[in-house]
Amino acid sequence: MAWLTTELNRHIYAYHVLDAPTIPDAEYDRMFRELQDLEAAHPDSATQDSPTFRVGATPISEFKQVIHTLPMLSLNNGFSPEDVDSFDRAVRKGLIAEQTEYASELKFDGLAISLRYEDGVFVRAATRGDGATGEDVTVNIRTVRAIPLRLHGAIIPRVLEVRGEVLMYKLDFAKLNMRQRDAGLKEFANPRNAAAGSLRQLDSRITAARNLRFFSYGVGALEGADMPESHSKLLDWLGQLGLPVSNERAVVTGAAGMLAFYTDIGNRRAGLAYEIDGVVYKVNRLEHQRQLGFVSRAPRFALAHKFPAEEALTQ
Ligand SMILES: Cc1ccc2cc(C(N)=O)cc(O)c2n1
Repeated sequence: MAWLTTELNRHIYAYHVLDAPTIPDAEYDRMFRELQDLEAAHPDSATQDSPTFRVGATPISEFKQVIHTLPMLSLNNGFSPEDVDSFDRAVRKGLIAEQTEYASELKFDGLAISLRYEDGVFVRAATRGDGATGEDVTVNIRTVRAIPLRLHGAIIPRVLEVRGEVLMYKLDFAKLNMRQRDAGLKEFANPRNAAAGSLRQLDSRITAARNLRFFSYGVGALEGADMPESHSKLLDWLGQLGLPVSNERAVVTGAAGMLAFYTDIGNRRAGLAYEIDGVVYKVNRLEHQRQLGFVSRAPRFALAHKFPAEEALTQ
């Protein structure tokens, strides 16, 4: 049974995280049903990372509160090249450095979530909330196929909290609104609201039908493994553990490098499968991040460079 669970999780990972299916759907469905039958016959030998556990049987009655081990940070916003320039100058002043490297990545327009893994097993998910306290959405997050129920790789940390964004792809959003319209239900205003609404469902079978996605962008608590030396290496490591990490990221130098990244992403924004509302720059070396620290809840070492709000898309 355990081997069948591992085998199925491998196919789920290939399909949902690598976008590279390894077996035909019919074969996958047959294996899934076989595992369900085996678990029904031997319930005590089912394992916690079984893909059959992704959709909860009974709806929950309310969402419990979760106090984040480490607060979930917000970001300072920038809107112009001058804002990026002054960000770079403030960083170089704080580090007494000539030039510094920035990890640049997309700013997904979804909602921030913290995933907790203990000995590699997914145990809890919470919304950002006010940064200090969020809502327990474990049952609903378990239905997001791209989120592994068990991490894989050589070094599995004792505790790992992954921060990332839950989102709905533009195509899934359009299909959902068509279903809403056909059912005479209210349509969602944008993919972000649709993702948030899908996570607030008390019945996880509804969440499971919404095809939510997830991209990691950082970590909170980490025990039993060393933190990599830079943000870019941290994201590489999360990818090796089996967590979804976007490839649309780069390490650039100085304000010029950040602005070139912003312009490149801006040119390709309409063609992305999901909505973004900007890009995020982070001083890459974690030692430098520690030196710069935070002001209130926003780090001095990061900046969100926003795009102008997209004109209402013509129907
Ligand atoms: C520290 C921090 C806080 C919020 C974030 C949010 C996003 C995002 N919305 O994609 C990406 C990041 O790298 C973030 N980083």
